Amino acid sequence: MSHSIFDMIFCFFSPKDFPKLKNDAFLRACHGQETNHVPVWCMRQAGRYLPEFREFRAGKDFFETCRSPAACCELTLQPLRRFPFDAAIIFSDILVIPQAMGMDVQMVAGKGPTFPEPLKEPEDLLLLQPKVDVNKELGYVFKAITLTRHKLDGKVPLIGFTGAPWTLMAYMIEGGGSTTHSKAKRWLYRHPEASHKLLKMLTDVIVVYLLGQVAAGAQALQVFESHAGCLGPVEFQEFSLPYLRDIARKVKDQLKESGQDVPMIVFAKDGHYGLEDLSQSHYEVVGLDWTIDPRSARERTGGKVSLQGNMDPCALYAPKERISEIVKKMLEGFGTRGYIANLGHGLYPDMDPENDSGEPPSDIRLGDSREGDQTTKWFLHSQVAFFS
Ligand SMILES: Cc1c2[nH]c(c1CCC(=O)O)Cc1[nH]c(c(CCC(=O)O)c1C)Cc1[nH]c(c(CCC(=O)O)c1C)Cc1[nH]c(c(C)c1CCC(=O)O)C2
Repeated sequence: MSHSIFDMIFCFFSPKDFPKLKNDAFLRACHGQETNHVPVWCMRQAGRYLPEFREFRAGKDFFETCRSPAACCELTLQPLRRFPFDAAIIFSDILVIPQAMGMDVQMVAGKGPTFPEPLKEPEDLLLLQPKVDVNKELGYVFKAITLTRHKLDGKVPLIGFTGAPWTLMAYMIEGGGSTTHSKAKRWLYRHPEASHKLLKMLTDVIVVYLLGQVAAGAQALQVFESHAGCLGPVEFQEFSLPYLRDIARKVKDQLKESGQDVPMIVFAKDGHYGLEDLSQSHYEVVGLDWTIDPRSARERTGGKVSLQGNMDPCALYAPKERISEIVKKMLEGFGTRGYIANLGHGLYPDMDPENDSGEPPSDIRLGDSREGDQTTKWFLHSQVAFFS
């Protein structure tokens, strides 16, 4: 047979004639426009804290799952069947890019992502694909996005994403997770030229990859600089920020030519020293981790961007009343305009979604005297209290 079942599905679910969007609160908040409720989604909302996720993933290889558009679609939709999130994020992984560049990456149970042959010295850059055919290597992600956008039926917008160059570089050199990132940082200090070469190679692939995601149906894009925190301000200025800026500018320039407007979110975890710069780096939204106070984040970004975040995921272990207080404070600090409620990083696998304590109110409107309360309750009951 010359066509796979997914080619056939893709013929049927082509990236056009998408269902009309019914809930645009997330997209409006990205653009700083007024909304009738504070939109919310959670990083890692499709993940192991959901029993249905664990059941679906059982016995399947992680990256095989990523390569199956039907599986990615199912996993993306799972959290939305439980909670009224205002956005979906495509199930995939940031490490599909190093794979597309020719590296072997495996997900090892109990250990996380593992590169059997990480980059060791600058000569190893020659082992990477110099010209990546993104459509060929990552077409499965585009198919997953198109299928999921159709299956979402316009319920909420679909977010596409990528790892940022420095974060991907760090994985490619460390060969997996690390607390110090000392092997990757050694490159920055000892091999700055090779580091820039690698960061540029990654940037080129990322730009094409993000544009492909939009062409396939992604309605917003998040760039994860998850390892910003191990850089100091000087290294961030040199090895992270220029590439983050380049990505946003190049993607936006291309999209403008085709008359498209897709909001972009930059999330540089623990990169508070770069907040002012991040707010002027062509992204509509800056995502924040919990180590930043909402009010000072607003002041430092000067109303130039929308903000997303930033509850400590561990706050979900607190008793319900405490969570309610935390959420309320967070909303007061950020204000309700140009704000997307989220955690400051992903949900952890041991967070319990079963601990449900009631139905969320169906219609939350802001603007009256109880707005803080109502929104708190909504966030609390619909997403947060489940885990307390
Ligand atoms: C650093 C990073 C990775 N992957 C990603 C990042 C950036 C975000 C962040 O900072 O966390 C991005 C990512 N990975 C996944 C998503 C899915 C979408 C969502 O947020 O719902 C997203 C946005 C699925 C996943 N990616 C992964 C899982 C869990 C593994 C599984 O399902 O078996 C999920 C749901 C695996 C993964 N992939 C990665 C790690 C560190 C792990 C965890 C390994 C472990 O704890 O065993 C690399």
